[in-house]
Amino acid sequence: MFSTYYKILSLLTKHERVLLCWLVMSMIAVSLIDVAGVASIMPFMAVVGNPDVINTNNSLLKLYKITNAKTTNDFLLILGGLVFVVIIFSNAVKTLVLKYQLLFIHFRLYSISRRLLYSYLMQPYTFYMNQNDAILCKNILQEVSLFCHHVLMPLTQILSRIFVVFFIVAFLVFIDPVLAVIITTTLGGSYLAIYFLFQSRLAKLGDERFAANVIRSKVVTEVFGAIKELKVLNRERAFFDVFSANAYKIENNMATSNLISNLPSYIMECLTFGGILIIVLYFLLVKQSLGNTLPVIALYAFSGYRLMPALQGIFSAVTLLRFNVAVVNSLQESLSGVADVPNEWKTSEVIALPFERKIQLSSVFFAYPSAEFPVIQNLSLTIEKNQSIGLMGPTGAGKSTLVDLILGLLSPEKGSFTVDGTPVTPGNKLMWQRNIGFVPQSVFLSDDSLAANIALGVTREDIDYRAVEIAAKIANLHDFVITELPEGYETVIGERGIRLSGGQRQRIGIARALYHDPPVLVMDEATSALDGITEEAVIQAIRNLAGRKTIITIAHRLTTLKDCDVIFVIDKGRIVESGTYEELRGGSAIFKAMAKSDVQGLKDAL
Ligand SMILES: Nc1ncnc2c1ncn2[C@@H]1O[C@H](COP(=O)(O)OP(=O)(O)OP(=O)(O)O)[C@@H](O)[C@H]1O
Repeated sequence: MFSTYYKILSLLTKHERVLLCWLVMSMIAVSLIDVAGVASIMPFMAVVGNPDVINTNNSLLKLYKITNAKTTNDFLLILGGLVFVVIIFSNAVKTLVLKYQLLFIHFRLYSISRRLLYSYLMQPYTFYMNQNDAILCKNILQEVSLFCHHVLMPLTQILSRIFVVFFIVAFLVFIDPVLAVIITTTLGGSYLAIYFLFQSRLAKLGDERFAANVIRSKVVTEVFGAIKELKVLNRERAFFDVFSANAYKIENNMATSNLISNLPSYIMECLTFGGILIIVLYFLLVKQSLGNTLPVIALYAFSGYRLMPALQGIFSAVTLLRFNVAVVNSLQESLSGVADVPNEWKTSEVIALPFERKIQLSSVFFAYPSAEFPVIQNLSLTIEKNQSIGLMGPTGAGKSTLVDLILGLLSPEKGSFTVDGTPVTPGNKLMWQRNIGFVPQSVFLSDDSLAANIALGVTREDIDYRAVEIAAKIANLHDFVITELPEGYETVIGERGIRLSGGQRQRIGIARALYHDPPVLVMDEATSALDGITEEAVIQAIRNLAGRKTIITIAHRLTTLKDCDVIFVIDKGRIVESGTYEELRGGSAIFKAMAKSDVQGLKDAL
């Protein structure tokens, strides 16, 4: 259990731990001021009830003299005013501390979710291969919120209430040590017993909730991602049922944990007041008189009345924490090693790695973390600057993996990857990537303007509209923008905007890759979704870049590679052949086999 508390604190930065300390101290101060506020009304009521008490009570007499009151009524007025000031002060402090508490919790939500997103963004590319996007989103959006409201908030309550309990117990010890021991052990022991009775059940309920939430988040994301297929296949129901079962489990477990955390308050109330009744009845009926025991009973009732809410608060908070241990563990795993988001996180300042001569891969091996055998095996490849190369080969041959290695997204396990003789390492890969424009098989569109999509990741005010237009012209997109989009480059596309065809999406992808005018252009099946005429127009545009940029193209349609200076044929992670289109057409068996299956490509080629 203590390891959980340690983990919670380790999720906070040093500065945040100091803030937490202040918060707990101010919460303790509030409890004390609260008691003072309530207590301050007692002397006032005493004077109202019996004005003679001024003469018999030393403190009141002193106060009477200090205030210079002429009559009892004057004194009452002053006393009432003082009480009112104390109550205003006590409530003002309470409001301030509440504000501080809310700010602390909500800003932790802000800072931890920010740190978590940062930690995910800083992961190497291989991290995302084994992750489900829905779970990462859920962690950032839901689990951090749970952590702040159902872990951090209860922790502050535990810490502050422990002090309240301590003060009440100390007061009881001062008044009557024996009674203090009896009350503390009875109430504290009962809460501890209930806690130990339920703690493993709570942890189990919490783990189940966490697991069910993972499935629920996945289902929601998947159902909308595959909505077209689901509609055609009429399979919505299966997803709906999985969602329902898990949503039910989440709410059921949360309700049960809530019940467990509130249950003792009723049991303890019965115990405490049942105890008082028994004592009163015992003295009244058996001993025939309450006699001297009345003040003790009153004290017992008063202590129970003050102590019980504090203990109940601690109990509820501890159970909430126990229920959310899985959240703490998951966050700790994701955030371990992430101190804080650096203040100076400027990607634009990365200077491009010099690239004047060649890109070289020598005897490279690469295996995916989950795979037994290497996907790339002893592969060597040299690409001269401004050369245009094509990669082809059967499906699963390792072409995309090879491109990911060239992109610096994956690192070779063995062998070397150099640019002008400089090894590309995790330390300088950002510098290398500054040289690259990449067009993937499937282009992501952000729900934003076309210009913002072409200049993806550039803030609106920094978008270079001239560069946007030049890139769009090369990608054969400009005419479409001018003639068909109502607001030209400002037209919103994507989810809530204009829906584009597959070919139009690909052309946006190409324009995006060219926006920064990079010396290297990498295209992974970038034109595969385009019709023959549009593809030819885009290839023509790319052809115009030939000799001015280094172009690496993966294509299944062989005509796409017709203009490449060299085509490398990849099979089972190795380069099995290379040459120009014409050379391979004459001698390569794989090339011929692929050309046969590519009827259209073959027709175009002949
Ligand atoms: N994240 C991954 N984890 C494990 N194995 C992977 C992963 N990605 C790809 N592979 C495997 O690596 C091999 C090469 O895949 P790759 O995508 O590089 O081939 P490809 O030649 O680009 O195929 P295609 O032409 O179908 O796109 C395949 O057997 C594939 O199953």
